Amino acid sequence: MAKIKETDKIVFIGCGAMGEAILKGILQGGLVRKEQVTAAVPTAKRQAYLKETYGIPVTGDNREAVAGAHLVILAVKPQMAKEAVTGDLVAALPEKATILSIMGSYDLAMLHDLVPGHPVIRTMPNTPLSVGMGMTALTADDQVAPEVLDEAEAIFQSCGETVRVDEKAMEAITAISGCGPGYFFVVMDALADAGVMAGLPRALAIKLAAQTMAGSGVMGLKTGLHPAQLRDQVTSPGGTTIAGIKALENHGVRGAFYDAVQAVLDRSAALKK
Ligand SMILES: NC(=O)c1ccc[n+]([C@@H]2O[C@H](COP(=O)([O-])OP(=O)(O)OC[C@H]3O[C@@H](n4cnc5c(N)ncnc54)[C@H](O)[C@@H]3O)[C@@H](O)[C@H]2O)c1
Ligand code: PRO
Repeated sequence: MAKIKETDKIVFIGCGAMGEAILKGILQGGLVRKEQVTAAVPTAKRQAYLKETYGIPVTGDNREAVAGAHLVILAVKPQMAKEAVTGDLVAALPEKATILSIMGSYDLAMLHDLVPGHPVIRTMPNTPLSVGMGMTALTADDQVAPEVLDEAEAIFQSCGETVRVDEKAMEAITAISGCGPGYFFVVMDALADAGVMAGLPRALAIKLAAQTMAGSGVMGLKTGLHPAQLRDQVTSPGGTTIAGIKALENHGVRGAFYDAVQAVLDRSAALKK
């Protein structure tokens, strides 16, 4: 894993759910010292929380935050980007600062328009970052120095897995791993509800569903087997699992995922207009 120099300063513009998960990962992973990180958030309550919890410098002034920055992480909602990254902020950026965005549906060309003249990295992380099990895709323009891209990847490796991709894959990646936790929590909730219907206490039903999802995911990763082979291992001929799978297929579970991914692609395209 690449190291981040002790003299390098990392700045978060916005530090909500995702920003905090990344912040926690890099501090707990020992990638940076807390003095090297600054977060800029607008509300006094959030500023106090971040300062107390992580001991990092925090400010409500985005321009002040970026002074001396090596890497600026844009972790605001895409709809807030223009409000957070004003012309004044761009003018205050150190000449060599690299911009790293985690904003969904915000491509490299849009980032260049937002922060002209700076190298930009676009990423798509996901919420399991907050428990060290994230999946993050990264893409960068050719102005980004290779060692800075290595550092950016190390940031996300501190809280999960990473993959470097061509930008054209980013919307599909958003639809699979970016939004995927949302789909899986719907599935987890539905399976737990079905358990309650079958007479299980709610807490037990949720635990069974969650651990089964986590275990199945780890099995897929560790064995490297195709999901259909893993499904076959659970599915005794004439047994119970195949009866359950038939019911799911009758309800079009596969088609539902195709539609979900297409809906995200459509929504991403609409948000860019
Ligand atoms: N939540 C996800 O599943 C997920 C996954 C991948 C990428 N993303 C992207 O991550 C980004 C952040 O999402 P989140 O879920 O952490 O949102 P969030 O609302 O939890 O955090 C946004 C943060 O930005 C701050 N903020 C708002 N206006 C600001 C301004 N003008 N200047 C500075 N800070 C400002 C807010 O106070 C908050 O701390 C979004 O762009 C989203 O597309 C989210
Ligand atoms: N969550 C963000 C959204 O819903 C981006 C990917 C995952 O817009």
